[in-house]
Amino acid sequence: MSKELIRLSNCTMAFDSDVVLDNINLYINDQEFLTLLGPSGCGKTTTLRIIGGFQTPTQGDVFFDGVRINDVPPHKRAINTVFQRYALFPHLNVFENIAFGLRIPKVDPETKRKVKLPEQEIHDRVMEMLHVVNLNGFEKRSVSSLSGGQQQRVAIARALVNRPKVLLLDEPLGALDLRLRKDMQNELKRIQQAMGITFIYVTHDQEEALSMSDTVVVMDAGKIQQIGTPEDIYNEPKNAFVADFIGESNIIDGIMRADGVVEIFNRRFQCLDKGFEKDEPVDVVIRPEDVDIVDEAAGQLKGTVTNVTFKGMHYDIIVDFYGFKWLIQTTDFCPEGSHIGIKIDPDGFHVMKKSHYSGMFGDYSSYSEEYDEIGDATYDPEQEEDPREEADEEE
Ligand SMILES: Nc1ncnc2c1ncn2[C@@H]1O[C@H](COP(=O)(O)OP(=O)(O)OP(=O)(O)O)[C@@H](O)[C@H]1O
Repeated sequence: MSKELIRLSNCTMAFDSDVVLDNINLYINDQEFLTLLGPSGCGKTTTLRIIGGFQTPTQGDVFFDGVRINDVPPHKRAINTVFQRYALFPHLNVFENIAFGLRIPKVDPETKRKVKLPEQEIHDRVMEMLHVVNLNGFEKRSVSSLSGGQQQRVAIARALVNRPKVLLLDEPLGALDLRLRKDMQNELKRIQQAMGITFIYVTHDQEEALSMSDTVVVMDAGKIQQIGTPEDIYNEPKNAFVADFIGESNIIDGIMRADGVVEIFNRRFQCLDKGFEKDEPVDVVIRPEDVDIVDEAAGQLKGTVTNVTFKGMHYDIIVDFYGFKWLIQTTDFCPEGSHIGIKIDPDGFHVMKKSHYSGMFGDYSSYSEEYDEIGDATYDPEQEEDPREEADEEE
């Protein structure tokens, strides 16, 4: 069974009257790779800074291994941080950059005297770290002669060399080009597994979060919107915000007519969702890859292709249905102006409580304005369970 290492309990962070983290509840297991994902300003870095001890929450508690650590300063927590700007010392070579923290004398808890690590141990630990980050043979190199990816590896080695239990990584790959970023994503995952320590990673890049993490925490406006495995977050988004932020989505106003029957564009479709009120207004999320293009006559819905973009493996096409523009991904070429039909299997519909979320890039829900007047079933993420709790209970 996975063991809880860090817990944020009802944590709020306010700067004057500005609440930037609103009653966050989150736990992180030992050896977990957990990613905080969300748009700029949603509170990811603030959450990380609270865990690292650089900020104290205005309300709430932080626990490490069951012990409250609100008042424990950063250097006394078994937690290190890697920042986007590597902050390496330009006048020191690779070896000395990594060895830097090990050369600082530490207070022996028994004798209360400051002691230095023996030179041989410093050497062995730095060489071990160089091996872990795949920089064997680089020890004498000046850090300014290294590529961005190599410098980031040195920063990671430096943060790991004093064997923290947790590494906090704040957009550590943000300064790297796309190719290097991908390589480093694989490297980070490998290093995390090799070292067997907890990584708490901050990014606004959903692809990065999905490809690296055991658990993804999606945040928006100082609140946690969903916690889950990458597969859960992608396949079962809890609300329109998560669906829109993770991958690409068509978000449509709908009405749940009965268990397994949802209505969009005044037509009823079979879906797998249940547990809604009869005639409840809902957000219906349909992923672009879940739509099949068929002859116009055979389609459940009929529309006109207004834009086609070649994407290598597939085409992105924009289809106009009754004034509502859908993104569809298909390997079939459909020329602009062609009239097509579409089919969606029941598992292609993701029905969720209405959140009145209007999309990151515009208003997705313009079709049926009258639905907004029926009730106000605003999604409340705090009522959601953390799915890892249920998994732990089952074990
Ligand atoms: N010291 C501070 N004083 C006042 N406001 C702050 C302070 N630190 C952060 N904030 C505000 O808190 C909010 C959350 O900031 P935070 O850095 O946590 O967001 P983020 O999700 O990490 O964003 P980004 O991806 O852009 O780094 C922002 O609106 C920010 O302006």
